[in-house]
Amino acid sequence: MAIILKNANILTEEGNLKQVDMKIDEGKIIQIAEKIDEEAEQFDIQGKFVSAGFIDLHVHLREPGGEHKETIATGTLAAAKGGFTTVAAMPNTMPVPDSVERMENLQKRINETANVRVLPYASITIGQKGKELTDFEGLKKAGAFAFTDDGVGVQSAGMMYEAMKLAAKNGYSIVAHCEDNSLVYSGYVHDGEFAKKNRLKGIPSVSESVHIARDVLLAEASGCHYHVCHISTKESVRVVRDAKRAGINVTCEVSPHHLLLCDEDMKAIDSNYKMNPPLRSKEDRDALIEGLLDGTIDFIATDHAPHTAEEKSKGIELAPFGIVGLETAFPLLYTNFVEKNVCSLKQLIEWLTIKPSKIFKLNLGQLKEGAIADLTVIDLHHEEEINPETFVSKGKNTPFSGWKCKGWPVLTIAGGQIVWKKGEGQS
Ligand SMILES: NC(=O)N[C@@H](CC(=O)O)C(=O)O
Ligand SMILES: [Zn+2]
Ligand SMILES: [Zn+2]
Repeated sequence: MAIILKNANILTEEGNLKQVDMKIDEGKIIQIAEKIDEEAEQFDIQGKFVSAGFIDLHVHLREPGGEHKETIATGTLAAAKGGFTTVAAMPNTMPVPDSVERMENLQKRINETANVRVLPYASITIGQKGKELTDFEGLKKAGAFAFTDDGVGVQSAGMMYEAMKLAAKNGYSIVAHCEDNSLVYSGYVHDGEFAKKNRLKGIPSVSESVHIARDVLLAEASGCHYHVCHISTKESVRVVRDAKRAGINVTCEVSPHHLLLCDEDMKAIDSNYKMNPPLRSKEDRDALIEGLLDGTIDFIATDHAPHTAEEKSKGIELAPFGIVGLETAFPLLYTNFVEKNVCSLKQLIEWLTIKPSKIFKLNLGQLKEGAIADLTVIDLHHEEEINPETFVSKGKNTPFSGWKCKGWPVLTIAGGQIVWKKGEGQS
């Protein structure tokens, strides 16, 4: 049955807002016009903003094996609540999707329980141990979206080169968590002023940038598409910028927390500020913003990494790395970037929709007639504090508790189905 969204404000090419009606049927956007008056279920959304559904190519859904932290069902409900209609799931699960059988099993779970589209990553190496490549072709046929060992860096340059050559041959993407373990020194916060002041063990910036520098050269030599996860340092931004100038097929993402926080913003030595890579210096954060604005950084991904309260209460040194992000990404970025004129609404929407879609050839992320009806309705005016108690994710681990934000999604439609509506279900 068709749905008509009445009085939706959508972005024009020029980045202005214009009011339209939209007709959705059989999972597609059938019509966008000034007025549509037909017999159908109508939702008057009263001038609220409508965007193509957001795409997050970096989330941890934890299933299988980590269901106490998150499941495919809860993680994708959190996605829907945050306005995301497509998420790519990282393979650092137990077991790792490193064989055709495991990938098929994961696909089955996704088909049975996901609330939004889930694109599963397969691992680059067996068990993410960095020793032996997985069956790329078999995994791709079984539905792997791309290949990554996120959670750990591929330590050996030789192993990464083999992975890239295989990926290049078949047109696959290599997505990399960049971290040289020999440069981490058991750190758990950024190796900078904050670490020094508080006598905490620091993770040097070079642990990330050295891997990126290595990998862009390997990407050049192999000719594969190489994508950098959660870029966090100014040196990393410079390396990617230079590599792009040299014509290397490299792209990268940044997470909201690295754009909005730096190490000195840590109000306390609190493990809700602990993630990998860590919150770096203010100069690093500024370089990330500059890199995003000049196109060095291609898009935004949350790195939604839920952990239990119990795990996170172990103190900064022992607690696991990671924070949740799906339910707060848009309100945080809208309030702190768009409202403060750091970027335009159109730019922010592009970083969350069309940019990731184009790079990974998803054919999603655009509001147009004939497109799959993935969309999110957002209240740009209502202000509310971030309250982890209201999260539908099992993970409540966020450093943004208490931040006042506008830009809350109120209705999310994925493939023409309503997957989230404010006030229905939990919170
Ligand atoms: N980002 C994190 O701090 N943690 C991630 C792992 C990762 O993204 O590398 C996790 O799986 O918890
Ligand atoms: Zn990672
Ligand atoms: Zn991650």
